[in-house]
Amino acid sequence: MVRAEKLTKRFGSVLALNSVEVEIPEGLTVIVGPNGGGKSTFLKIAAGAYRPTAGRVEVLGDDPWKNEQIKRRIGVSFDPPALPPLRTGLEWLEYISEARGGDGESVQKAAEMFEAREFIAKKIRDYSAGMRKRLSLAQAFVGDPEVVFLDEPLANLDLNGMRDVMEVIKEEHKNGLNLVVISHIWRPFMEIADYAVLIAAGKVQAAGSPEDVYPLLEKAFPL
Ligand SMILES: Nc1ncnc2c1ncn2[C@@H]1O[C@H](COP(=O)(O)OP(=O)(O)OP(=O)(O)O)[C@@H](O)[C@H]1O
Repeated sequence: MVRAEKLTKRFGSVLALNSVEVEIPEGLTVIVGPNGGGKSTFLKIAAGAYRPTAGRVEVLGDDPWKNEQIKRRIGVSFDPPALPPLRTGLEWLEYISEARGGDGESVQKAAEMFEAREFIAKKIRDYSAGMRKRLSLAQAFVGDPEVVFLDEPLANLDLNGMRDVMEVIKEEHKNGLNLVVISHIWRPFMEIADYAVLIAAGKVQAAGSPEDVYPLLEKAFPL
């Protein structure tokens, strides 16, 4: 579903990804690893938002940077959320939906999934951090994408919010949606994931079934 070959990304002198090789299957994948290891950079390249310095990534069979049709089939929520402050949440979701060929119904459905309907009429600059996270999550699901990338979907949410977002992710996974999730809160995702990837120092350090990767994480992140 996502395949990276010798995927490399430099930011000036920083080598964020160093010849990454990985093949992520269909289903739910959790990506974990220490701060600054390259997880978000990997996700941004896979979502077609960043261009690789070298190597390539394929999502659903083609390069998302070069193929707009592929990019339209990908939903993404960045962390921190990348949202236009002077627009309302509704305007933003409608804009994303239009780009993906979705309709008004899909906007309302996505807003409802993350309990964003009560505030989407307000300008984004007036949102709390949790509201921004909910809108950013709704953005990823608008317009029926075939694969959804979520960077830290539980960040800035209260305990009820975290539980609700976990329920949505479980439900969408059960319905057959492909999801790739980055999370420092990795334990609950390891219980439901089909595949796990550990990225550190710009490399994939381990990839495989959650059972195989779990012991490595227990050692690296004992909390
Ligand atoms: N736009 C950018 N410009 C310059 N350097 C960047 C940029 N984005 C990321 N980096 C650098 O690339 C490296 C990898 O960062 P990245 O955000 O991918 O890590 P991460 O694993 O997602 O970390 P975290 O868990 O802290 O979110 C870091 O050294 C970071 O400073």
